[in-house]
Amino acid sequence: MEFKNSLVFAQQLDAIDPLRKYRNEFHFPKVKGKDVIYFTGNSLGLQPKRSQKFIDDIMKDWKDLAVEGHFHAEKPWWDYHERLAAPLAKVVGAKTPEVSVMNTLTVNLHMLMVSFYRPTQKRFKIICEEKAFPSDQYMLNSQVQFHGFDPDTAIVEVKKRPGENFWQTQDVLDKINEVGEELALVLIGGVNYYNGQVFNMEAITRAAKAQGAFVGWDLAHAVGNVGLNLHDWGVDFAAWCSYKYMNSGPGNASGIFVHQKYLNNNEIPRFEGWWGTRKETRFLMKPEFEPMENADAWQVSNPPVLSLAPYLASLEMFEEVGMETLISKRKLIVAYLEFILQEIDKETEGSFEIITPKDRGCQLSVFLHGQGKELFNYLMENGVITDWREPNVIRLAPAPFYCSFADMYNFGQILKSGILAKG
Ligand SMILES: Cc1ncc(COP(=O)(O)O)c(C=O)c1O
Ligand SMILES: Nc1c(O)cccc1C(=O)C[C@H](N)C(=O)O
Repeated sequence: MEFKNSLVFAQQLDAIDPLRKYRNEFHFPKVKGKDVIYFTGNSLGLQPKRSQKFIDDIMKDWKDLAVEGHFHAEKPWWDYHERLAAPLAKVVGAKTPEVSVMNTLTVNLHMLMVSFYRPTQKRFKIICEEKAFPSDQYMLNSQVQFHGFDPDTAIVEVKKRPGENFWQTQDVLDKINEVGEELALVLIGGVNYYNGQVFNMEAITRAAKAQGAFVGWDLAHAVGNVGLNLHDWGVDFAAWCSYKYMNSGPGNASGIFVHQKYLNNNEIPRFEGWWGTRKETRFLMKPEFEPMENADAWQVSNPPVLSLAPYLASLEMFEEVGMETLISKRKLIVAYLEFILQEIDKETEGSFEIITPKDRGCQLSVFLHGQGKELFNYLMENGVITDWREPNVIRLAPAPFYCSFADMYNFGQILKSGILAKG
């Protein structure tokens, strides 16, 4: 499609957008009385209006039923989490038993490391991307140290090439083959938080499996954003948060994926708790642990239903719409944003550079030349919510559920006036 730099053209794209009615399903913050242009769905998705009712239902059941709500609420709390597995499995390309929801992301990565990082003197190395999200780095370092290894030798980072802003798939594959029999685990963010790059999860998984290693993916920035096919790719495990593109609310619960081959498998160790034991016998309060036959075996505590409620509300919307429609719009709106940025860059004589490669999801990261935090502040004051990452990057993620093409055009106008005003 040939894009045009005009509001009328953007409005025409909105008029034929199959997701246009969903914009009104979300609460937008306001600046100067107007809905903001929201680019930070990659950090915290907007609140779906329908999530309130899901929370209110639980508050009401708690008020009216108290402890009886565990088994007699309309949506009983004791197995509330099970309602999330089937819709989530579609989002991540899994079989329903492979998915569960519990805890939070970094906690779940630690829990899954218990199962999938079991280093020996010979096979103890972990491959990750350089400058992974800091929480992932802390998690990996502390796991390696916990097992008595030195992070400097056990953690092997794949670097970007000098002068490049992204990782080459070939470099990841070469590193996997180079580490070879010492490789215990590959754990990478499927979509990088900083530059928005989508890793070739299928090829990397295949290469790591060929070396006899486990493969896990941190899907914080991937879930609800890009197409995933975790089961067919043969991924061993994955975890994600739900507060970004999944719009479930701040700090909310995390999802996990454990490949079918590890379900009902006594060789895989876990840290266990009572919500992982079979529900049929759980309340007999027996000392023996009998694992659930699905990924719920990794559940530890009874689920925080007040957190799961808005996640379930959001998943209802993913069910209605489907990933295919979201991905089609995402590709178009990100391409339009890129076009708008390129136009402004020409008009302002090279004020910035997009550092996100073509293998991308919803996010474009823009490196500002000579402009700094003042431009970011100008955007915020004028109703454009982006985020700032050191040293000089703003990240723009037009979430397809609620961002419009007119937003992209209007953002371009504000950006241009900001650059010229600070010029
Ligand atoms: C790639 C990645 N990993 C881990 C985290 C940390 O998640 P949490 O604070 O939910 O554990 C985030 C987001 O904050 C992230 O983007
Ligand atoms: N969860 C966050 C928070 O409570 C405060 C600030 C930022 C966050 C984030 O989620 C950051 C996000 N993972 C990122 O990619 O930057």
